[in-house]
Amino acid sequence: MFKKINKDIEYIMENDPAARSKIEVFLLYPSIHARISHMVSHFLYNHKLFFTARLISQISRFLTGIEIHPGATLGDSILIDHGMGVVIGETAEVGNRVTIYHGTTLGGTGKDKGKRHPTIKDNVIIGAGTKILGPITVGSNSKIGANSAVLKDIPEGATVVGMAADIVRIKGVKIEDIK
Ligand SMILES: CC(=O)SCCNC(=O)CCNC(=O)[C@H](O)C(C)(C)COP(=O)(O)OP(=O)(O)OC[C@H]1O[C@@H](n2cnc3c(N)ncnc32)[C@H](O)[C@@H]1OP(=O)(O)O
Ligand SMILES: N[C@@H](CO)C(=O)O
Repeated sequence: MFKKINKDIEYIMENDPAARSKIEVFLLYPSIHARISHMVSHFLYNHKLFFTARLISQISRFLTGIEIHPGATLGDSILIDHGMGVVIGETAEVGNRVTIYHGTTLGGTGKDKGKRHPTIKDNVIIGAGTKILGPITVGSNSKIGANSAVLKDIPEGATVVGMAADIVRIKGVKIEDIK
């Protein structure tokens, strides 16, 4: 656990211009506190202690504003910057060297069972307010612009922006079939 936290601190020092010292990051960054809680809750989840795992995750959410389901899998060198409003679902998988800004959801669409949350590969930046929904994959070295909504696989090295709210169905009928 200490090695993992140290990797996070080093990644944060490299990637957050606001970070002034390792001790500041350790004591004051909700990213670190949420990660420590998640490591404990994930361990309990893997040992089928689901209620206690969830309890720790909820206390951590209260303290940091970051909700990481105990079942989610997170790699090394993670920065959840500012933290508030981040929600990471049970079957989400996050790789290494990933920056997640506040207001991000790695969520389900409500339509899938089993694996229902996204997989984020390595070296990805996810902008503030982004919603990535469904069991999709965001390829490595991708950047997701702030306030984007992502519902399909993103290839490696892509920049993705936008949250166009189009009407696609009315009463279940496709718009092109109505015209
Ligand atoms: C207190 C704080 O600072 S909290 C921190 C909040 N910051 C964030 O959430 C950072 C998120 N980062 C972004 O949104 C960045 O703009 C990135 C990661 C998308 C930039 O990625 P890059 O690959 O460098 O893209 P680039 O800057 O070249 O922009 C590509 C195009 O997308 C547009 N674009 C960039 N970001 C966005 C966005 N969030 N929404 C809509 N369009 C966008 C650009 O204007 C540009 O348009 P153009 O092709 O017409 O010129
Ligand atoms: N922490 C980042 C975003 O707020 C910075 O200072 O740029």
